[in-house]
Amino acid sequence: MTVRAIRGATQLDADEAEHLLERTAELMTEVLDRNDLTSDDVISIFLTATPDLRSAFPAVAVRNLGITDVPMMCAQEIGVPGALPRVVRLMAHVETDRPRADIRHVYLHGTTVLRDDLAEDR
Ligand SMILES: O=C(O)C(=O)C[C@]1(C(=O)O)C=C[C@@H](O)C=C1
Repeated sequence: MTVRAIRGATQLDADEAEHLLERTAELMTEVLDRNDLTSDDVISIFLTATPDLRSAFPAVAVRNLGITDVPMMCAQEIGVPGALPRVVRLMAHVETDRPRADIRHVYLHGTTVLRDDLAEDR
């Protein structure tokens, strides 16, 4: 097994706690499913929210999925002028046998523009 990093991002329609938790849960689920992972394969998860998102901690959404024994950290993304608003980003470190080229990064709900070289969703 090798440790690999997987990136993901999603955008919200509005800053509401329920919506933030729903979009973050969707993102985490897609990251696991597309990479054939279970929560046992996850080492740690780093989550950020843009400065316009203050309604909830995205880590709560991950714990609500039953991923409770994984260290997480939430932080605020840099408020670069003109950057895409209302974005939750995720970086998970996982154990996997997949080569780096086969790791599937997940950019949902209008965030493919952030890394169109990595993103599959169009
Ligand atoms: O991948 C993203 O979500 C981006 O917005 C791109 C990028 C980058 O330049 O690599 C920029 C800012 C984020 O902190 C993470 C990565």
